[in-house]
Amino acid sequence: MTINVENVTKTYESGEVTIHALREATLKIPDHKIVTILGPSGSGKSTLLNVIGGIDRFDSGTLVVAGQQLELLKDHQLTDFRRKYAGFIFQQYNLIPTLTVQENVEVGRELSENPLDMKSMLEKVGMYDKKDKFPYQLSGGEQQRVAIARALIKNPQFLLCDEPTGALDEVTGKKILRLLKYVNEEFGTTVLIITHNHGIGAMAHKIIKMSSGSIVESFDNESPIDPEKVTWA
Ligand SMILES: Nc1ncnc2c1ncn2[C@@H]1O[C@H](COP(=O)(O)OP(=O)(O)OP(=O)(O)O)[C@@H](O)[C@H]1O
Repeated sequence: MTINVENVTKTYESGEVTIHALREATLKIPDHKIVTILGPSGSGKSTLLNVIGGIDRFDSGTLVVAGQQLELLKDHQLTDFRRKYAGFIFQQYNLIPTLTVQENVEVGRELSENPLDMKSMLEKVGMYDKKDKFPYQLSGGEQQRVAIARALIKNPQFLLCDEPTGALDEVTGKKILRLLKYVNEEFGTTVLIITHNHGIGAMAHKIIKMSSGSIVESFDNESPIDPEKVTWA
């Protein structure tokens, strides 16, 4: 089991108010799956992704990811865990504007002890021909491809994607979904996708629904469809 979340709770204190971002969230995600996380704004989706990826700490519960029990790790061990196992993709790409495509991907490569080959990674995401361009010279879809290459070049065990197609039109968004599916099949990477687009659930092996910090539904999809056939919402 790659990811085992048990009764994980996380609160934020905001002035006098306590916000329950995660309430005893419990979830098991097997290896090599594509998982979508759906739920209304504020339901705890990003918080869940951030605790799984070791970006955030949580208050109580148990979280085992890639054989590591995250609540037992010291800060530097959590940083090592994140560098070694997790790749992150965000809606807003987060590329460094003053670096070229290849240099942006190099940032990811330097984080790893066993990085994948730069040229073949750029080829796999279809960006080798544009390796010397800067982010402002690229379309949104191309920038997201670079962000995916940056996350993948360190060969992470799982890819955590927070609204990866949220800023993209349907045609470009589906190309990104196709790439995520390819990554899952080619490298065996577990791919978690937060989305507001319910149609994307149909391409996943597992669909999770969150509400008010809890996981309220979790079910397997026996016949995931091709990303091209996803109904775009
Ligand atoms: N750093 C923070 N400080 C205070 N409250 C926070 C912080 N981060 C998240 N929250 C709160 O925790 C709750 C869960 O937020 P989270 O971002 O996980 O939800 P989400 O489902 O990802 O929402 P969205 O779909 O809008 O991105 C929300 O009420 C949010 O306001």
